[in-house]
Amino acid sequence: MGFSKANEQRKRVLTAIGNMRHQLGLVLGSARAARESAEIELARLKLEQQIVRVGIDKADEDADLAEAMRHPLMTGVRDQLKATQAAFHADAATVPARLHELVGRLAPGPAGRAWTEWLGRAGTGTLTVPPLWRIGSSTMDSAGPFPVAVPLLDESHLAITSAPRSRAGVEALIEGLLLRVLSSMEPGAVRIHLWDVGQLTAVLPNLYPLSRTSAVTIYDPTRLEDLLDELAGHIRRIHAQTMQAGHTSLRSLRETLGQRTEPWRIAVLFGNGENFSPEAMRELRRIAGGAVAAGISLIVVDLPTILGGGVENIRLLDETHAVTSMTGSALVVDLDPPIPPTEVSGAAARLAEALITRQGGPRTFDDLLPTELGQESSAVELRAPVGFYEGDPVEVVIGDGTPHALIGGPSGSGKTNFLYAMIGSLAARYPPSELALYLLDFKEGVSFAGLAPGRRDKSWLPHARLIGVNVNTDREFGLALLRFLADELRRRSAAAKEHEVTDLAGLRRQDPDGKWPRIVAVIDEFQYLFAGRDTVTNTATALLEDIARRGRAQGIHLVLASQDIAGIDAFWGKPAVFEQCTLRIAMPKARRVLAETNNAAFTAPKWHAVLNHDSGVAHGNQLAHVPDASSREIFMALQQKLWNLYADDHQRPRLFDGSVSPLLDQAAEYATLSPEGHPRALLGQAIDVSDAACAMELSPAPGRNLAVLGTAIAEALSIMDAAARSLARQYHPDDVEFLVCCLVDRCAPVVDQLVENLHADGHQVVRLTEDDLREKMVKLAEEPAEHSRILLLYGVDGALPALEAKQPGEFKSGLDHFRTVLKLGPSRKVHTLGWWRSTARLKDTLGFGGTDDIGVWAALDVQGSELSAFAAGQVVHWSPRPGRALFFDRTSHVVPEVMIPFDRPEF
Ligand SMILES: Nc1ncnc2c1ncn2[C@@H]1O[C@H](COP(=O)(O)OP(=O)(O)OP(=O)(O)O)[C@@H](O)[C@H]1O
Repeated sequence: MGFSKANEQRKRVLTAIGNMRHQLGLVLGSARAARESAEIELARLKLEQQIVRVGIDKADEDADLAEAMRHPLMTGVRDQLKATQAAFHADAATVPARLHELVGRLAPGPAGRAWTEWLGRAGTGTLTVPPLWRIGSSTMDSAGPFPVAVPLLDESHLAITSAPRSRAGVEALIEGLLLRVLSSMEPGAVRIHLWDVGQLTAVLPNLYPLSRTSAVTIYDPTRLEDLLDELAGHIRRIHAQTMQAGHTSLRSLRETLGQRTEPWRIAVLFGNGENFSPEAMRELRRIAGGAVAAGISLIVVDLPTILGGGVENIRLLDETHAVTSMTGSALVVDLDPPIPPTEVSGAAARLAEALITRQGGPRTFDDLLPTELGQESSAVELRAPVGFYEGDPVEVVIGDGTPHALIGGPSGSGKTNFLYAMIGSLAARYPPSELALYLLDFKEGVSFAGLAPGRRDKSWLPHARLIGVNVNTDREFGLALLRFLADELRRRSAAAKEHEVTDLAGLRRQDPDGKWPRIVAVIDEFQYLFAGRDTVTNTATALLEDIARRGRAQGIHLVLASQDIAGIDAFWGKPAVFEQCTLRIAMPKARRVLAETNNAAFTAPKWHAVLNHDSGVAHGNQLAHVPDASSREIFMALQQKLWNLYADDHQRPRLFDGSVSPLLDQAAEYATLSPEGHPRALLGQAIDVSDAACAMELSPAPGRNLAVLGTAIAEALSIMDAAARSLARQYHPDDVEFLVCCLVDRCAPVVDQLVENLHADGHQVVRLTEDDLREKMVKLAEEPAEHSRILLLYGVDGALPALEAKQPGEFKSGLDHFRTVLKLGPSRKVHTLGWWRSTARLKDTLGFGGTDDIGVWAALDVQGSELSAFAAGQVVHWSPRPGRALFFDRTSHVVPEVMIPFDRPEF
């Protein structure tokens, strides 16, 4: 049923109910109508009232009245009243028929018909509930009996007051109503909560078979607050959810979505004629006020206080008779006869079975997926089921209210599996143009690697833009991701400003052709980002705070996962990040992810997760069983489908694997090098979101020389080799001369190989020995610059003793000439790329002239403290590690960056 149609029908119901009340009131002798027609004359009016009070036909018997009626001014009063009464009666005669029609229509099937017609069958209703539910019948004067029905779900609460010895009648009335509801709506659509202040054993014992299922929950009589807390929690959560989607009630959200996101709930509270404690009463009134809009109806028995939020009253006169607010106080309602207890419990057992069958066994990953892939828009938010609770899907929402998520759980509790379930469910709903994923795992292992093209399976997840694995030692990669996100944030803010909007939804409206997917960055074991007291930690903190605070509006979302939040000291100094993670997901036994007093994670069973969209406060808890999503075949089946659907239009994700050094030949930039512009020597792979190389430009400016520093041979050779080979690609053979000198015997074969390669490419290569060096330096310092010359000096510190020695009679030593080459060479197209095995030897080489002539360096196993002299005196943080170098180019860096020397498989 469409929204407007439902609305219209509701209006009709209310009008009909109003009419019914009005007519009944008049017919039964209320003076209201009479008063209206007799306003002119107070006396006439008063007389009318008196007549009405006594009864028109009995007025004569009252001497005073008879006297008054004979008064000349009062002539016609009684006749007029009689005429009005006749008209009302004529009209009233049609009321029963109209009510039959009304109730037949608005309380269809089990909602209104006799139990013999439906008892024991599970309902089929899904999205809309009948507006009225029959409780009995009544009669008016001469007119025949008519059905009496009350509104309940989505409409109203019920307050029932018992009469002495009418408890059985009350129970039968409620049982009847509940069975009508359960038999109208499909299994699982309605949850019933039962509480009885005095009943220590069973409340509504005939419904007992249902209490083994989620349909009926019975609460401890001494623990009213448990029920009230739970109801308040549901209301808050549902309220937030509906408001978020721009609705004021669960009903309208349901009708717009065409989907039930929450069950209806009925809470039955049996009191004893006294109020509960003042706190409980306050809470109950609050609940009553917000419950109906959250699909929750209260049925309270024998509670003196009047609740708000729309209540119908039923007051029992004895076990089988009642008066109701629907029919007015003067009409007695004959309650429908109780359904025999054995029939009730039999039906309850059958309904329980139907529910269990429907909830079925555990749901699978496939049950999380929509029937059609990629149909959703992320303009407003991201929403996807990640698990099931008693057969119903439980969703994760990433959007305005919950822009970022924090996931915690000890090792093996299923965090990675949860991430797969979430990624899969999202990717199945949103096309890559709506959702871009950046996935980073600091753990050792390959958790996300399967989402990138692999050797066994060439498919990849088209939504993934970046997959980082084995980055546990490369915290800089985490930093690079955060920088990228912060840049994207700025780009989006600027675009939003330009279009005069404030958020992603607005930007997408104003710029429908722009590419503005929501970005979800998943960082598993994110605490590695904060693993040291260093600049990485400080920078990561600042960036994370910025993204956490401003990402919401620009559709950039963080999903931070960690084994143990308690262990992340650094996190507690960052309340901004923590507070912005309003979506909390706690795996079983997770600590600190939820609010301090919220212990739901401790009791969560295996393969479950507690989802909480309220910053971990208990009322937001939603338990979900998460299906296996991480077994390879399971996720791959989805990935294959998505790949077939989207791969043609989307680039493969960049895979950064910290355990694998890339090859120069496979570096994107190497392939595109050509002899144009200033040559750039590629030195290694940048630790960056994009596939970029660290490079130095050989411009004719002072300082354009490279020093590789340290004793790590493999890395040093790699950097020298990459520099030479990449430069070779950028010169025509006649334009350059390579001058190669190797002073480390162990390296000779590698250098030979390089020389051979350069030759093979047609380049001029001159091999120099230690003895040649001095003479060559003299020439280089003096000769005119006809073509470029690249000096490749391996272990150049080894040549220092020889260079330092002055030839007899000569004014300058070889070292002096070398210094001149370093100083003046670059402007004369002579660039030195040298490997020094210690910083001290490099300083000796440069002498007192300062370090300016080495504008670029790559440090290997050298302590940071030794490097500050080469980085304009700044404090350099560097803990040397195998396979990594610290790269600094004075012209382009503020601080040095970590670089991955290319792999050279032959070593
Ligand atoms: N819902 C589930 N159903 C079935 N198996 C699961 C489920 N969740 C996890 N598993 C299995 O349990 C194992 C551990 O799960 P997972 O790797 O997700 O845990 P984790 O919390 O990420 O642990 P760690 O932090 O050590 O990686 C895996 O073999 C996974 O396949």
